[in-house]
Amino acid sequence: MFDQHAQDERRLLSRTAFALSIPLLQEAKLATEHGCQPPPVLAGKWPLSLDLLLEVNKADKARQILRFFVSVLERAGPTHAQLLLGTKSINTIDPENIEAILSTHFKNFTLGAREQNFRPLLGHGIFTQNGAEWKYSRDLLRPIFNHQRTDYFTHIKRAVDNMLIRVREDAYEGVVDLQPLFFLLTLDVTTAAVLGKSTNSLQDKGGKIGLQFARAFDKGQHYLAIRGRLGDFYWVVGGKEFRDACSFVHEFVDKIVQETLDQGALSDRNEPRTEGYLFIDSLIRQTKEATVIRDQLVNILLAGRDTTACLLSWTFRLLSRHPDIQRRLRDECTSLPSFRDGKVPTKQELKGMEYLGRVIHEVLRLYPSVPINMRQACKDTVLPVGGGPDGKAPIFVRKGVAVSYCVYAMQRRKDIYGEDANEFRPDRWDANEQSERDLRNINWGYLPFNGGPRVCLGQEFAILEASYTIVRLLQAYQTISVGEEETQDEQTHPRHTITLVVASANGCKVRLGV
Ligand code: HEM
Repeated sequence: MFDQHAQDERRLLSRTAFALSIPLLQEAKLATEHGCQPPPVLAGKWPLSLDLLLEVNKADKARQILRFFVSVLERAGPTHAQLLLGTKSINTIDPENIEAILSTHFKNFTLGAREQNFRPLLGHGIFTQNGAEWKYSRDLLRPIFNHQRTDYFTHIKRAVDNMLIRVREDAYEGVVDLQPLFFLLTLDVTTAAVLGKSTNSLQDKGGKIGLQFARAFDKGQHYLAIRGRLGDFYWVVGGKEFRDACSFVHEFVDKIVQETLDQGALSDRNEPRTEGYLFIDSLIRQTKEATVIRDQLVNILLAGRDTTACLLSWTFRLLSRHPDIQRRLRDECTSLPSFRDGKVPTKQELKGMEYLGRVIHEVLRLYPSVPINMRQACKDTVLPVGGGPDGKAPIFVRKGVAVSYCVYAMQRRKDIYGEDANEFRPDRWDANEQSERDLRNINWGYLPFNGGPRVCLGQEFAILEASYTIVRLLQAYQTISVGEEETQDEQTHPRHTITLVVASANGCKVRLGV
């Protein structure tokens, strides 16, 4: 399949198609001033490049969509223009361009079609807003992440205890799929920190309401991802299943909001209700409009749940396939003073675990939870590289053009990370390692948490949650090995599903040894 792609793309990639990028007169001035040259163009053979869209869907069905994107970028160039459904967009994995989009030219870009596309599920929240509205939401959310105000470590510890019980209960002949449990874990932690009331889905084997919520949330996001690939034509995909999923998510959150509002009528809402700062309390102090409160909550639930669950799942997938790395990490976990005293790790201990830090860094390099992202130019602008025959000249981006950046592909570039870029090697992040590649100044070439003004707000929260979970699991089990048979191809190219995040399509089945 991929050889065929290669041949097709070579045919399609024609530098004569530069003509399609000839700037209009007023653009020409800006373009000339900056010495812009057009990037290579990728276009399909069929009208509107519908064949390209079919290829994407075929790769998605084979659960290899990221592999497909990497192959396209390798052949079409790290920055290229793409013609699809009569619309031109830019794809880039050049760190200089990504820095310009997210930071130096931040004001020249918006979220584009994503705003409308995401609205049926996410309403008006941080992931669908720009400008002053976005800034308002970001300021509103920031206090959640101030760990002096929010005691989220307590929520994490409680949920991980519940998860360890579920791991024991769910293991069948020593094998358990950790991935679904990680999704329940992060849902329970985020709901506890944000709503003040955990879904307790890890304990809810019978009731299943947490599970139903998780399924509806997944379904909704799956639709958003498919719609996202269609750019301005996102509205073509929808229907009852999508509407039902969005309604379920909204009703679930509405119920919690209503209960909180009702409790507020009985008590003084100026005082936080339970332990620490609660986002829902702070929201209710600012507005009593249930839809506004719900939208903000759904956005933060989306941010907090799937990203960290995927990080955990890829971590254990990789650790189970790299016993040496696992052994070294377990040694670090079991040498903690708290472990020797029969206690759980402290925040300070987790922060001091150097090898754990390197492992997490490396997992997020190979499997950044948000593997592909997009912005749209709201002004004519110039990106620093990608133009001309050698790809070194600046390129002109006309107002309205969408620019997508694939962090997954960038973080596997051999010219940045070396020939072993596809290998799991945490020591590449060891500052003392003698290596021809010094990754200390990697800057925009490593970007799992995004960068610039819209950098992830939950980075510290996520790392703490992931670190604690990893350490507790490695302390609990002597070995965690591969729990299923797999082909060589599956080992090097694990099947994956993409919603807004990338998860393993086969889950994370491991064999636990005590
Ligand atoms: C491994 C875990 C995580 C990764 C890899 C990650 C990654 C990202 C990325 C790439 C973005 C940028 C999205 C965009 O602008 O299009 C983002 C934004 C954001 N993340 Fe995270 N995230 C993680 C965990 C979390 C957690 C646990 C929370 C909260 C509980 C969180 C809260 C946010 C928020 C609020 C934003 C929006 C920032 C803005 O637009 O101003 N993230 N994250």
